[in-house]
Amino acid sequence: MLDTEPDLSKSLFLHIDFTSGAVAAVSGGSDSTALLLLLKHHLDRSAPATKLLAVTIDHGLRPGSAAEAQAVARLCATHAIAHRILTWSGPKPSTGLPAAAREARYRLLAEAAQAEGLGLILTGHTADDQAETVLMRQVRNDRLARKEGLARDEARGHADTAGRGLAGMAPATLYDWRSWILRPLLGMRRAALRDVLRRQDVDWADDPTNVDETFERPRLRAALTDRGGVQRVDNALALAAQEGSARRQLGLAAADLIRRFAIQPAAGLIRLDPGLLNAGEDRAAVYALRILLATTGGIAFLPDQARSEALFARLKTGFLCATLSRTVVDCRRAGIFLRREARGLPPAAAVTQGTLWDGRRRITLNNSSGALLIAPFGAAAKRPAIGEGETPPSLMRAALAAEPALWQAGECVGLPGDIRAPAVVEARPVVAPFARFLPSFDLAPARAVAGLIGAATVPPLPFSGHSAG
Ligand SMILES: Nc1ncnc2c1ncn2[C@@H]1O[C@H](COP(=O)(O)OP(=O)(O)OP(=O)(O)O)[C@@H](O)[C@H]1O
Repeated sequence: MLDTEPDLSKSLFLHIDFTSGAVAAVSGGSDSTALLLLLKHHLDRSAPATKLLAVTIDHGLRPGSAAEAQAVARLCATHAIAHRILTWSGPKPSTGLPAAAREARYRLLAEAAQAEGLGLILTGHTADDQAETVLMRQVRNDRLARKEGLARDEARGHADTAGRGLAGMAPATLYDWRSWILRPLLGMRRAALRDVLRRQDVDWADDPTNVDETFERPRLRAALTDRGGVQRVDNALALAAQEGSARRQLGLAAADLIRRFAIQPAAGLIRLDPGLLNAGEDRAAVYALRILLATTGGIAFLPDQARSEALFARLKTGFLCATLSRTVVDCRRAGIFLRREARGLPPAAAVTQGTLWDGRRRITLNNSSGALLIAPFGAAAKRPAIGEGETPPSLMRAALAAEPALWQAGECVGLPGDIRAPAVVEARPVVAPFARFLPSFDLAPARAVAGLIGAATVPPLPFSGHSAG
């Protein structure tokens, strides 16, 4: 058993609800090794019946990776912790390898959690990782500001577009709308974790790419070891905390606006009350608009901040019809309507379990689909849809035309969920920008949009005693 500071493991994990067990993501590096041993120590003392599974992903990218995974296996055996090694097989891209490896890693971790019925995934990201992330984003923002002659705040807005905000990593992120990834060590410095391991005579692996200064992160890490490094790290952590809290506040305000001003009068059609334009909360209204645009268009990223602001400003000046994020924004007397544009809809395809149709609908196959195809309702959308209030029928038809429909032998057999359609297929709406990764900062707007479009509800945060993001 790990003989550690009496309260360290308790303070790190006490607020987490481990009722449904946990996967610990352990690379064999110092941080995740410390995470594993501190967690085991905590669970042994407070909830020994908790199911804990350590998972190591062997990306197969370095000659030593298999041996490192075996070393984690041995450590786990010593501490009576269940362990599994999962291998990233299949072709590796020649560009964007780190991002692809990260994507594969989270997919494999989530599959392992799902297969074992474990509700949580814990990673060993530390305060150092957080500071490095924020500083790298700041450098990119500054570069962008110089290139485009923008003020720092404006550049920050641009960076937020790609989810690269200065809030850094969220303490909790919902993966695939089903597994919570928690980062309980975000407040801990790497040096302190290494001290814990050294005191226990526990060794760890040093990934050579972590010191390869041809990469940006190792270069920055090296720069932070000089005299001013401590202060820069502290400043970056303070900035992350401040930005994280600002982002949560913005999300709460956007969620409130969505509840007050948005309705869905027909499938695939959102109506915004023009009161949104004069609610006196432009920043939150633009954020709400960006989330709704990405959701309607089935895009994983929010549209550009500057273009969204320009669109919002134009909406204030009168009627218009514009397209952003694959979404047609139609401002009329009857309201502001959002719908998926007709261009670039997916071609007809066989219905397959679990696929994401057009980035907007999660397909569930309750039975064998026979010879069913899924394709946009398109020209078959002649019958007027039943909507709420005074929604122009032409808009409902246009929205319906971009909705998925089921086809058999060249005939449309209805929309999934429609009484005429075979009951074997469901096509549940998803909140596109958060469908893969939902940082806890954005929990409030994600919940509001899920309620609006009929997406599955967000699983509760696995923290005991409170539900704040
Ligand atoms: N190969 C892997 N297998 C399992 N989990 C991993 C793997 N690589 C990274 N992780 C998880 O993601 C976290 C952050 O990844 P990062 O690449 O910063 O870690 P690392 O430098 O490889 O190792 P460590 O964080 O343990 O020092 C790790 O702490 C760990 O929880």
